[in-house]
Amino acid sequence: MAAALDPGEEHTRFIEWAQSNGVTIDGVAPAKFVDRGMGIVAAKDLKKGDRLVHVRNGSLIQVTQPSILALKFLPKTSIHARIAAYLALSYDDKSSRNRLWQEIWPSQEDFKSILPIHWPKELQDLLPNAANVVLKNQRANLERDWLAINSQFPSITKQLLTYTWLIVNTRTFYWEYPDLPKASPRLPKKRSQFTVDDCYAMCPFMDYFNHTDVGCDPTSDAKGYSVTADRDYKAGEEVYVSYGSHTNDFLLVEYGFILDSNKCDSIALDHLILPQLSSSQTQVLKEDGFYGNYTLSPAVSASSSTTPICHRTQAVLRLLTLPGRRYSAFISGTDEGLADQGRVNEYLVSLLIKYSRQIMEIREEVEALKGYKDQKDTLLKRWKQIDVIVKAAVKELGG
Ligand SMILES: C[S@@+](CC[C@H](N)C(=O)[O-])C[C@H]1O[C@@H](n2cnc3c(N)ncnc32)[C@H](O)[C@@H]1O
Repeated sequence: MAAALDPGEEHTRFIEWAQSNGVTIDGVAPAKFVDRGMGIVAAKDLKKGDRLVHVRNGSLIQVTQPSILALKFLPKTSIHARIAAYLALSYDDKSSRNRLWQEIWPSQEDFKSILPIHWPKELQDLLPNAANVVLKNQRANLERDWLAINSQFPSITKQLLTYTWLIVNTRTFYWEYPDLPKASPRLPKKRSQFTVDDCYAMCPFMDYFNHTDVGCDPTSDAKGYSVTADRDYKAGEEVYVSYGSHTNDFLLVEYGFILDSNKCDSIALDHLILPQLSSSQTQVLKEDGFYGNYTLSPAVSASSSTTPICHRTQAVLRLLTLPGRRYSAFISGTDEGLADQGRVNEYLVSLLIKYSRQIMEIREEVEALKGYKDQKDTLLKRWKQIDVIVKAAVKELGG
Protein backbone atom coordinates (compact mmCIF):
# COMPACT_ATOMS: atom_id res chain seq x y z
CA MET A 1 0.00 0.00 0.00
CA ALA A 2 1.61 3.29 -1.15
CA ALA A 3 2.27 5.81 1.60
CA ALA A 4 2.69 9.59 1.44
CA LEU A 5 5.98 10.41 3.10
CA ASP A 6 5.09 14.00 3.93
CA PRO A 7 2.02 13.60 6.12
CA GLY A 8 1.62 17.30 6.94
CA GLU A 9 2.73 20.16 9.13
CA GLU A 10 1.03 19.02 12.33
CA HIS A 11 3.10 15.82 12.17
CA THR A 12 6.36 17.73 11.61
CA ARG A 13 5.55 19.93 14.63
CA PHE A 14 4.70 16.88 16.74
CA ILE A 15 7.91 15.04 15.80
CA GLU A 16 10.07 18.05 16.73
CA TRP A 17 8.23 18.28 20.05
CA ALA A 18 8.59 14.51 20.64
CA GLN A 19 12.33 14.56 19.90
CA SER A 20 12.87 17.31 22.42
CA ASN A 21 10.70 15.47 24.96
CA GLY A 22 12.44 12.15 25.42
CA VAL A 23 11.63 10.33 22.16
CA THR A 24 14.56 8.97 20.10
CA ILE A 25 13.69 8.06 16.50
CA ASP A 26 16.15 6.18 14.32
CA GLY A 27 15.55 5.18 10.70
CA VAL A 28 11.74 5.37 10.67
CA ALA A 29 9.21 8.10 9.89
CA PRO A 30 5.43 8.50 10.05
CA ALA A 31 3.52 8.30 6.79
CA LYS A 32 -0.10 8.61 5.73
CA PHE A 33 -1.96 5.64 4.23
CA VAL A 34 -5.23 5.66 2.32
CA ASP A 35 -6.95 2.97 4.35
CA ARG A 36 -5.52 3.16 7.86
CA GLY A 37 -4.63 6.73 8.75
CA MET A 38 -1.03 7.17 9.81
CA GLY A 39 1.60 4.47 10.14
CA ILE A 40 5.37 4.08 10.36
CA VAL A 41 7.66 3.34 7.43
CA ALA A 42 11.37 2.54 7.20
CA ALA A 43 13.15 5.77 6.18
CA LYS A 44 16.24 3.72 5.18
CA ASP A 45 17.12 0.03 4.92
CA LEU A 46 16.85 -1.46 8.42
CA LYS A 47 18.49 -4.54 9.92
CA LYS A 48 16.84 -6.99 12.28
CA GLY A 49 17.65 -5.87 15.86
CA ASP A 50 18.02 -2.15 15.04
CA ARG A 51 16.41 -0.01 17.73
CA LEU A 52 13.87 2.17 15.91
CA VAL A 53 12.22 4.17 18.67
CA HIS A 54 12.87 4.76 22.36
CA VAL A 55 10.52 6.70 24.61
CA ARG A 56 11.90 7.81 27.98
CA ASN A 57 9.63 6.75 30.85
CA GLY A 58 9.09 10.37 31.96
CA SER A 59 7.48 11.10 28.56
CA LEU A 60 4.72 8.49 28.93
CA ILE A 61 1.24 9.36 30.09
CA GLN A 62 0.52 6.96 32.95
CA VAL A 63 -1.33 7.20 36.22
CA THR A 64 1.64 7.53 38.58
CA GLN A 65 2.75 10.79 36.99
CA PRO A 66 2.25 13.79 39.36
CA SER A 67 -0.25 15.63 37.10
CA ILE A 68 -2.59 12.63 37.16
CA LEU A 69 -2.05 11.84 40.85
CA ALA A 70 -2.93 15.50 41.58
CA LEU A 71 -6.46 14.89 40.26
CA LYS A 72 -7.09 12.67 43.32
CA PHE A 73 -9.38 10.16 41.64
CA LEU A 74 -11.68 8.12 43.86
CA PRO A 75 -10.00 4.77 44.63
CA LYS A 76 -12.30 2.61 42.48
CA THR A 77 -11.81 4.73 39.31
CA SER A 78 -10.28 2.54 36.59
CA ILE A 79 -6.85 3.36 35.13
CA HIS A 80 -8.52 3.74 31.73
CA ALA A 81 -10.95 6.34 33.14
CA ARG A 82 -8.17 8.26 34.93
CA ILE A 83 -6.11 8.70 31.76
CA ALA A 84 -9.21 9.55 29.70
CA ALA A 85 -10.34 12.16 32.25
CA TYR A 86 -6.83 13.66 32.45
CA LEU A 87 -6.80 14.04 28.63
CA ALA A 88 -10.32 15.50 28.63
CA LEU A 89 -9.54 18.07 31.35
CA SER A 90 -6.59 19.45 29.39
CA TYR A 91 -8.14 18.99 25.94
CA ASP A 92 -9.01 22.64 25.25
CA ASP A 93 -6.00 24.06 27.09
CA LYS A 94 -3.81 25.73 24.43
CA SER A 95 -0.75 25.49 26.69
CA SER A 96 -1.25 21.81 27.59
CA ARG A 97 1.84 19.64 27.38
CA ASN A 98 -0.07 17.21 25.11
CA ARG A 99 -1.29 19.88 22.68
CA LEU A 100 0.90 18.94 19.68
CA TRP A 101 0.42 15.25 20.33
CA GLN A 102 -3.37 15.40 20.41
CA GLU A 103 -3.35 17.27 17.09
CA ILE A 104 -2.09 14.15 15.33
CA TRP A 105 -4.73 11.81 16.78
CA PRO A 106 -7.76 10.69 14.74
CA SER A 107 -10.70 13.07 15.14
CA GLN A 108 -14.09 12.34 16.70
CA GLU A 109 -15.43 12.20 13.12
CA ASP A 110 -12.85 9.54 12.17
CA PHE A 111 -13.97 7.42 15.13
CA LYS A 112 -17.61 7.72 14.08
CA SER A 113 -16.99 5.79 10.90
CA ILE A 114 -14.35 3.30 12.02
CA LEU A 115 -15.40 2.25 15.53
CA PRO A 116 -18.51 0.04 15.83
CA ILE A 117 -19.44 1.63 19.17
CA HIS A 118 -20.42 4.72 17.12
CA TRP A 119 -22.19 2.83 14.33
CA PRO A 120 -25.98 3.04 14.00
CA LYS A 121 -27.93 0.10 15.44
CA GLU A 122 -28.79 -1.31 12.00
CA LEU A 123 -25.07 -1.83 11.36
CA GLN A 124 -24.26 -3.03 14.89
CA ASP A 125 -27.01 -5.64 14.55
CA LEU A 126 -25.10 -7.13 11.62
CA LEU A 127 -21.82 -7.57 13.50
CA PRO A 128 -20.66 -11.16 14.02
CA ASN A 129 -21.69 -12.61 17.40
CA ALA A 130 -18.18 -12.54 18.85
CA ALA A 131 -17.77 -8.87 17.88
CA ASN A 132 -21.06 -8.11 19.57
CA VAL A 133 -19.84 -9.67 22.82
CA VAL A 134 -16.72 -7.44 22.71
CA LEU A 135 -18.89 -4.41 21.93
CA LYS A 136 -21.25 -5.11 24.84
CA ASN A 137 -18.29 -5.33 27.19
CA GLN A 138 -16.74 -2.16 25.80
CA ARG A 139 -20.02 -0.27 26.27
CA ALA A 140 -20.36 -1.49 29.86
CA ASN A 141 -16.80 -0.38 30.68
CA LEU A 142 -17.32 3.02 29.09
CA GLU A 143 -20.59 3.51 30.97
CA ARG A 144 -18.96 2.50 34.28
CA ASP A 145 -16.12 4.97 33.65
CA TRP A 146 -18.48 7.74 32.55
CA LEU A 147 -20.50 7.40 35.80
CA ALA A 148 -17.31 7.52 37.89
CA ILE A 149 -15.87 10.55 36.09
CA ASN A 150 -19.16 12.43 35.84
CA SER A 151 -19.67 12.23 39.61
CA GLN A 152 -16.21 13.67 40.31
CA PHE A 153 -15.66 16.01 37.32
CA PRO A 154 -19.08 17.24 36.13
CA SER A 155 -17.46 19.76 33.77
CA ILE A 156 -16.35 16.93 31.41
CA THR A 157 -19.02 16.20 28.79
CA LYS A 158 -19.96 12.63 27.90
CA GLN A 159 -19.00 13.31 24.27
CA LEU A 160 -15.48 14.41 25.18
CA LEU A 161 -14.94 11.63 27.71
CA THR A 162 -16.11 9.07 25.14
CA TYR A 163 -13.60 10.46 22.65
CA THR A 164 -10.60 10.51 25.03
CA TRP A 165 -11.65 7.07 26.39
CA LEU A 166 -11.53 5.68 22.83
CA ILE A 167 -8.18 7.41 22.24
CA VAL A 168 -6.86 5.57 25.32
CA ASN A 169 -8.47 2.34 24.09
CA THR A 170 -6.85 2.47 20.67
CA ARG A 171 -3.48 4.05 21.56
CA THR A 172 -2.15 2.70 24.87
CA PHE A 173 0.65 0.24 25.46
CA TYR A 174 1.21 -2.26 28.22
CA TRP A 175 3.22 -0.65 31.03
CA GLU A 176 4.08 -2.46 34.27
CA TYR A 177 5.66 0.56 36.05
CA PRO A 178 9.16 -1.00 35.95
CA ASP A 179 10.61 2.41 36.94
CA LEU A 180 8.99 2.28 40.40
CA PRO A 181 10.15 0.23 43.39
CA LYS A 182 7.97 -2.83 44.06
CA ALA A 183 6.10 -1.27 46.98
CA SER A 184 5.80 2.34 45.79
CA PRO A 185 2.73 4.19 47.13
CA ARG A 186 2.36 5.64 43.59
CA LEU A 187 1.47 2.22 42.16
CA PRO A 188 -2.29 1.76 41.53
CA LYS A 189 -2.24 -1.29 43.81
CA LYS A 190 0.29 -3.89 44.86
CA ARG A 191 2.26 -5.11 41.87
CA SER A 192 1.35 -8.73 42.62
CA GLN A 193 -2.35 -7.87 42.19
CA PHE A 194 -2.02 -6.14 38.80
CA THR A 195 -4.41 -7.05 36.02
CA VAL A 196 -3.87 -5.95 32.41
CA ASP A 197 -6.32 -3.10 33.04
CA ASP A 198 -3.88 -1.55 35.53
CA CYS A 199 -1.06 -1.49 32.99
CA TYR A 200 -1.91 1.28 30.55
CA ALA A 201 0.47 3.95 29.25
CA MET A 202 0.27 6.33 26.30
CA CYS A 203 3.62 6.51 24.45
CA PRO A 204 4.25 9.54 22.23
CA PHE A 205 5.26 8.60 18.65
CA MET A 206 4.95 4.84 19.36
CA ASP A 207 1.22 5.25 18.88
CA TYR A 208 1.87 5.84 15.16
CA PHE A 209 2.60 2.12 14.65
CA ASN A 210 -0.15 0.06 13.02
CA HIS A 211 -0.81 -3.56 13.98
CA THR A 212 -0.18 -6.85 12.28
CA ASP A 213 -0.21 -10.43 13.59
CA VAL A 214 3.57 -10.78 13.16
CA GLY A 215 5.34 -7.49 13.79
CA CYS A 216 7.88 -5.86 16.06
CA ASP A 217 7.34 -6.52 19.73
CA PRO A 218 7.41 -3.35 21.86
CA THR A 219 9.47 -3.81 25.04
CA SER A 220 9.71 -1.79 28.24
CA ASP A 221 12.16 -1.44 31.12
CA ALA A 222 12.84 1.03 33.92
CA LYS A 223 14.22 3.55 31.39
CA GLY A 224 11.24 3.50 29.04
CA TYR A 225 9.68 1.89 26.02
CA SER A 226 11.34 0.74 22.76
CA VAL A 227 10.57 -0.84 19.44
CA THR A 228 13.27 -2.97 17.77
CA ALA A 229 13.13 -4.26 14.17
CA ASP A 230 11.89 -7.88 14.14
CA ARG A 231 13.47 -8.49 10.68
CA ASP A 232 15.27 -6.61 7.89
CA TYR A 233 13.18 -3.89 6.18
CA LYS A 234 13.72 -2.11 2.86
CA ALA A 235 13.40 1.69 2.85
CA GLY A 236 9.75 2.64 2.31
CA GLU A 237 8.28 -0.60 3.76
CA GLU A 238 5.69 -0.20 6.51
CA VAL A 239 6.91 -1.29 9.94
CA TYR A 240 4.20 -2.73 12.17
CA VAL A 241 4.07 -3.73 15.81
CA SER A 242 1.82 -6.45 17.19
CA TYR A 243 -0.85 -5.21 19.62
CA GLY A 244 -1.29 -8.80 20.84
CA SER A 245 -2.85 -12.09 19.70
CA HIS A 246 -6.23 -10.74 18.64
CA THR A 247 -8.99 -12.20 16.47
CA ASN A 248 -10.47 -10.05 13.71
CA ASP A 249 -13.76 -9.68 15.65
CA PHE A 250 -11.80 -8.20 18.57
CA LEU A 251 -9.74 -5.93 16.29
CA LEU A 252 -12.89 -4.69 14.59
CA VAL A 253 -14.56 -3.55 17.79
CA GLU A 254 -11.55 -2.37 19.77
CA TYR A 255 -9.56 -0.79 16.91
CA GLY A 256 -11.92 -0.41 13.95
CA PHE A 257 -10.21 -2.66 11.37
CA ILE A 258 -9.67 -6.29 10.41
CA LEU A 259 -6.62 -7.98 8.92
CA ASP A 260 -6.79 -9.77 5.55
CA SER A 261 -4.61 -12.51 6.93
CA ASN A 262 -4.46 -13.11 10.69
CA LYS A 263 -2.78 -16.14 12.25
CA CYS A 264 -4.56 -15.35 15.54
CA ASP A 265 -8.02 -15.40 14.02
CA SER A 266 -10.79 -17.76 15.10
CA ILE A 267 -14.56 -17.58 15.23
CA ALA A 268 -16.83 -18.04 18.23
CA LEU A 269 -19.32 -20.92 18.38
CA ASP A 270 -21.07 -20.02 21.65
CA HIS A 271 -24.19 -18.73 19.91
CA LEU A 272 -24.53 -22.09 18.10
CA ILE A 273 -23.70 -24.39 21.01
CA LEU A 274 -25.11 -22.75 24.16
CA PRO A 275 -28.77 -22.95 22.98
CA GLN A 276 -28.34 -26.76 22.58
CA LEU A 277 -27.56 -27.28 26.28
CA SER A 278 -30.09 -28.43 28.85
CA SER A 279 -30.00 -26.71 32.24
CA SER A 280 -28.31 -29.72 33.85
CA GLN A 281 -25.65 -29.82 31.11
CA THR A 282 -25.10 -26.08 31.63
CA GLN A 283 -24.58 -26.66 35.32
CA VAL A 284 -22.12 -29.51 34.73
CA LEU A 285 -20.07 -27.36 32.35
CA LYS A 286 -20.03 -24.42 34.76
CA GLU A 287 -18.86 -26.68 37.59
CA ASP A 288 -16.13 -28.17 35.37
CA GLY A 289 -15.02 -24.76 34.05
CA PHE A 290 -16.00 -25.63 30.46
CA TYR A 291 -18.98 -23.30 29.99
CA GLY A 292 -18.66 -20.98 26.97
CA ASN A 293 -15.73 -19.59 24.98
CA TYR A 294 -15.95 -22.23 22.24
CA THR A 295 -13.91 -21.38 19.16
CA LEU A 296 -13.20 -22.67 15.68
CA SER A 297 -9.86 -21.89 14.01
CA PRO A 298 -9.22 -21.54 10.28
CA ALA A 299 -8.71 -25.05 8.88
CA VAL A 300 -5.14 -26.27 8.73
CA SER A 301 -3.53 -28.19 5.89
CA ALA A 302 -4.80 -31.68 5.19
CA SER A 303 -1.41 -33.15 6.14
CA SER A 304 -1.50 -31.62 9.63
CA SER A 305 -2.83 -33.55 12.63
CA THR A 306 -4.23 -30.38 14.29
CA THR A 307 -8.01 -29.95 14.39
CA PRO A 308 -9.79 -26.59 14.01
CA ILE A 309 -11.94 -27.41 17.09
CA CYS A 310 -10.57 -26.04 20.39
CA HIS A 311 -10.36 -28.25 23.49
CA ARG A 312 -13.35 -26.56 25.19
CA THR A 313 -15.48 -27.20 22.10
CA GLN A 314 -14.37 -30.82 22.02
CA ALA A 315 -15.51 -31.11 25.65
CA VAL A 316 -18.95 -29.55 25.23
CA LEU A 317 -19.64 -31.55 22.06
CA ARG A 318 -18.87 -34.75 23.95
CA LEU A 319 -21.31 -33.78 26.68
CA LEU A 320 -23.96 -33.13 24.02
CA THR A 321 -23.43 -36.30 22.01
CA LEU A 322 -22.01 -39.06 24.24
CA PRO A 323 -22.78 -40.84 27.54
CA GLY A 324 -21.65 -38.78 30.57
CA ARG A 325 -18.76 -41.13 31.39
CA ARG A 326 -17.17 -40.54 27.96
CA TYR A 327 -17.33 -36.77 28.56
CA SER A 328 -15.81 -37.21 32.06
CA ALA A 329 -13.01 -39.41 30.70
CA PHE A 330 -12.20 -36.74 28.11
CA ILE A 331 -12.11 -33.74 30.46
CA SER A 332 -10.15 -35.63 33.12
CA GLY A 333 -7.56 -36.53 30.48
CA THR A 334 -7.83 -40.30 31.01
CA ASP A 335 -9.01 -40.72 27.40
CA GLU A 336 -8.13 -38.45 24.48
CA GLY A 337 -11.50 -39.36 23.01
CA LEU A 338 -10.24 -40.25 19.53
CA ALA A 339 -12.68 -43.15 19.24
CA ASP A 340 -15.60 -40.70 19.62
CA GLN A 341 -14.24 -38.07 17.24
CA GLY A 342 -16.39 -39.14 14.25
CA ARG A 343 -19.63 -38.68 16.21
CA VAL A 344 -18.48 -35.34 17.63
CA ASN A 345 -17.47 -34.08 14.18
CA GLU A 346 -20.77 -35.14 12.68
CA TYR A 347 -22.73 -33.18 15.29
CA LEU A 348 -20.60 -30.07 14.80
CA VAL A 349 -20.87 -30.31 11.03
CA SER A 350 -24.70 -30.25 11.29
CA LEU A 351 -24.50 -27.03 13.38
CA LEU A 352 -22.00 -25.47 10.97
CA ILE A 353 -24.09 -26.23 7.90
CA LYS A 354 -27.05 -24.40 9.50
CA TYR A 355 -24.72 -21.52 10.40
CA SER A 356 -23.43 -21.36 6.83
CA ARG A 357 -27.02 -20.75 5.63
CA GLN A 358 -27.48 -17.99 8.23
CA ILE A 359 -24.22 -16.37 7.09
CA MET A 360 -25.51 -16.27 3.53
CA GLU A 361 -28.66 -14.47 4.71
CA ILE A 362 -26.68 -11.99 6.82
CA ARG A 363 -24.39 -11.21 3.87
CA GLU A 364 -27.48 -10.46 1.78
CA GLU A 365 -28.77 -8.14 4.52
CA VAL A 366 -25.44 -6.29 4.60
CA GLU A 367 -25.44 -6.00 0.80
CA ALA A 368 -28.93 -4.50 0.93
CA LEU A 369 -27.96 -1.68 3.33
CA LYS A 370 -28.22 1.81 1.86
CA GLY A 371 -25.16 4.03 2.39
CA TYR A 372 -22.37 3.33 4.95
CA LYS A 373 -19.93 2.23 2.23
CA ASP A 374 -16.85 1.76 4.46
CA GLN A 375 -18.67 -0.03 7.27
CA LYS A 376 -20.48 -2.22 4.75
CA ASP A 377 -17.21 -3.21 3.08
CA THR A 378 -15.70 -4.14 6.45
CA LEU A 379 -18.75 -6.17 7.49
CA LEU A 380 -18.89 -8.00 4.16
CA LYS A 381 -15.20 -8.81 4.32
CA ARG A 382 -15.53 -10.16 7.87
CA TRP A 383 -18.59 -12.30 7.10
CA LYS A 384 -16.80 -13.69 4.06
CA GLN A 385 -13.83 -14.64 6.27
CA ILE A 386 -16.22 -16.33 8.71
CA ASP A 387 -17.91 -18.18 5.85
CA VAL A 388 -14.53 -19.44 4.61
CA ILE A 389 -13.60 -20.70 8.12
CA VAL A 390 -16.97 -22.46 8.52
CA LYS A 391 -16.92 -24.10 5.08
CA ALA A 392 -13.30 -25.22 5.45
CA ALA A 393 -14.14 -26.78 8.83
CA VAL A 394 -17.14 -28.62 7.37
CA LYS A 395 -14.87 -30.02 4.67
CA GLU A 396 -12.09 -30.94 7.09
CA LEU A 397 -14.49 -32.59 9.55
CA GLY A 398 -15.87 -34.76 6.81
CA GLY A 399 -19.15 -32.98 6.13
C1 LIG B 1 -2.17 3.02 17.69
S1 LIG B 1 -3.10 3.67 16.38
C2 LIG B 1 -2.03 3.54 15.01
C3 LIG B 1 -1.90 4.84 14.24
C4 LIG B 1 -3.15 5.25 13.51
N1 LIG B 1 -3.23 4.54 12.21
C5 LIG B 1 -3.24 6.75 13.27
O1 LIG B 1 -3.71 7.17 12.20
O2 LIG B 1 -2.90 7.51 14.16
C6 LIG B 1 -4.30 2.39 16.18
C7 LIG B 1 -5.31 2.64 15.09
O3 LIG B 1 -4.70 2.53 13.82
C8 LIG B 1 -5.52 1.85 12.88
N2 LIG B 1 -4.84 0.59 12.52
C9 LIG B 1 -3.84 -0.04 13.18
N3 LIG B 1 -3.40 -1.11 12.51
C10 LIG B 1 -4.13 -1.17 11.37
C11 LIG B 1 -4.16 -2.07 10.26
N4 LIG B 1 -3.34 -3.11 10.17
N5 LIG B 1 -5.06 -1.83 9.28
C12 LIG B 1 -5.91 -0.79 9.34
N6 LIG B 1 -5.93 0.09 10.38
C13 LIG B 1 -5.05 -0.09 11.38
C14 LIG B 1 -6.83 1.59 13.59
O4 LIG B 1 -7.71 2.64 13.31
C15 LIG B 1 -6.43 1.63 15.07
O5 LIG B 1 -7.50 2.00 15.91
